[in-house]
Amino acid sequence: MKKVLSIAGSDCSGGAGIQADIKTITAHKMYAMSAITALTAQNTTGVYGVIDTPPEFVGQQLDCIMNDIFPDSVKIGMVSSPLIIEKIVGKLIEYKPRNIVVDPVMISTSGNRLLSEDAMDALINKLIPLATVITPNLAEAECLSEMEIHTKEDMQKAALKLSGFYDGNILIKGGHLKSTADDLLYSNGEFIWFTGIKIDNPNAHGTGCTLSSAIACNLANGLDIKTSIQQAKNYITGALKAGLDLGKGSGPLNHHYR
Ligand SMILES: Nc1ncnc2c1ncn2[C@@H]1O[C@H](COP(=O)(O)OP(=O)(O)OP(=O)(O)O)[C@@H](O)[C@H]1O
Ligand SMILES: Cc1ncc(CO)c(N)n1
Repeated sequence: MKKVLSIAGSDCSGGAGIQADIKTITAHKMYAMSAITALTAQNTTGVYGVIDTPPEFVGQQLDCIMNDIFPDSVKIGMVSSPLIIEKIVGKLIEYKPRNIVVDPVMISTSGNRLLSEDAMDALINKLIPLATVITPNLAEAECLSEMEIHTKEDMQKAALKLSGFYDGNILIKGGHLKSTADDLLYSNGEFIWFTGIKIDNPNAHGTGCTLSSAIACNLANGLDIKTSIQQAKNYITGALKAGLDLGKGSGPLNHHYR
């Protein structure tokens, strides 16, 4: 059984964060573990409260996991403060897990900030350099590349800018493009598009978390980066198409559609 670790925040409503990751990993028939970086009080309508885990305790969770059941891949989501990021970075350098997927979570689907402004530096200069692949959405890619992104050409320009400070695999997600849901991978100087029809479903809470943990599962299985992303894209498309409709706002996906 492959083992996948999610380092992320808890979403009590079960659609995003740690809960989405555990559902995704379980749907891939793998063993899920979690190091919780923050508790959020949120639901399909918004984020109403956040309590960060003390950085020392994030470290303690990682020691317990790494010294006992060593993960085949790691997905990192919400990491809200510089001290939490530094603690995670220290542990990743100490234990050297392979296959690190960094989803640079900054703002929730409902528009709430999940990363403090002063954590940006640590994210860019300390955590991202350790990643096998980073998976920003359009807003996060805009923030990281310091340019506006409206079109697929803009996505390519932004990927090139990001490659100026990060030489791993860059996946810019196009879920928020107007008419398509095409994701762009920039890998070893090559652009690869993962095209998708935009599914008419207002319930898209946790798509980013789900995609990044599906990629982590596929990497754990030994698949290459392109195949890992393509299979994750197929999974998220199915989970959206399944058309679950829960809650009063942007509802969660059906992780169990397969
Ligand atoms: N309406 C849609 N139809 C098809 N695919 C979609 C749709 N919305 C998102 N996706 C896909 O879901 C994945 C996540 O992309 P998205 O851009 O929504 O990430 P995100 O904004 O980080 O997610 P989150 O809403 O969890 O923060 C991508 O593969 C994207 O193409
Ligand atoms: C805990 C958590 N992580 C990530 C996201 C992004 O969707 C969210 N809404 N909540």
